[in-house]
Amino acid sequence: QLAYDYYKTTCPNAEAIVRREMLSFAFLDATAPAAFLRLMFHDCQVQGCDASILLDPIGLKSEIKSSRNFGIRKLDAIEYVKSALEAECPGQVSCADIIALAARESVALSGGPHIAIPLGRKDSRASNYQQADAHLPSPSISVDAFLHIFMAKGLNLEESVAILGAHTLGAGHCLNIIDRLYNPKPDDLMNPVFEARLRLQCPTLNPLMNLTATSNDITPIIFDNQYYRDILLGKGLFFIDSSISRDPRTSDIVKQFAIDQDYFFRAFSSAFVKLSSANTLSKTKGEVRKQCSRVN
Ligand code: HEM
Ligand SMILES: [Ca+2]
Ligand SMILES: [Ca+2]
Repeated sequence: QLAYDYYKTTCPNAEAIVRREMLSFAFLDATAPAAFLRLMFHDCQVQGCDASILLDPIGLKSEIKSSRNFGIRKLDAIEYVKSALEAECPGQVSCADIIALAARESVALSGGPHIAIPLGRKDSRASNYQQADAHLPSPSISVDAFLHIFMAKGLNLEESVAILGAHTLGAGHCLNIIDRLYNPKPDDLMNPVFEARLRLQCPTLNPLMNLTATSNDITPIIFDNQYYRDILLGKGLFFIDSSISRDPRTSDIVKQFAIDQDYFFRAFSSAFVKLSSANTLSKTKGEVRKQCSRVN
């Protein structure tokens, strides 16, 4: 039911408007594209790509309150794009499509591939933090469980390794790293210089003492294949990043992506289309919200 020309008659400028707004957000804050890319994953991973992450019902515990959504940013920016689209074509463009388009533009304007995505997602009428707790992965997830998540959405092995290449952008907080540093799994070997630097930044196991963020790869505002070279050198920020560089099922793909950026971009593009189209709501089950934080 999604279509590449979904807004052709109802809102022909929709994609151009999202592109324009994303460009200005990126100019104001170079870390914004990372936030939009992660937002798409965290929306699609819980109830499907339905903007459930944006709902903030008064008095109820919504998805965004889940601890797994720690560090999610720029929700106000999506609301701003929504108001621009409501002014252009009222009641047409769903918040779920805005999230997907914002992520797509973020990749392109950071130097990554230009990805054509089908549109027509509908917005959910509910969100629930327990769903987020249950479905958003922990940074210490096993390679098995990681592959299971993405293969269940129709990604193949190559595409699953490629989608984690989203960690070429952005940063992570100590909260998500301290376990690796102070309660390491026996097979979690890091580059010693990198590990020493992380310990300086995240000095104790107490998460309240560690508010710093560290970049995911050494080029955190550029969408490139540096992430794969970093993880091969033992400089992956999270346990799962390091794990895919060692697991026999994924390590050869990591090595290929590390030397061939075009190959990474192609696999990432098809992975992105699949992830951002997973479990979308049909016309009768969802709606097009007027305001992204509220049901109509
Ligand atoms: C098993 C899969 C994944 C795990 C365990 C994981 C985990 C994490 C964690 C723990 C953070 C840091 C949050 C913080 O401390 O602020 C993070 C950041 C990020 N993740 Fe993932 N992630 C996964 C997959 C993905 C996917 C599929 C995407 C996008 C397609 C993605 C995009 C990002 C981005 C862009 C950031 C940086 C956000 C920012 O700088 O604001 N991740 N991820
Ligand atoms: Ca969702
Ligand atoms: Ca990068």
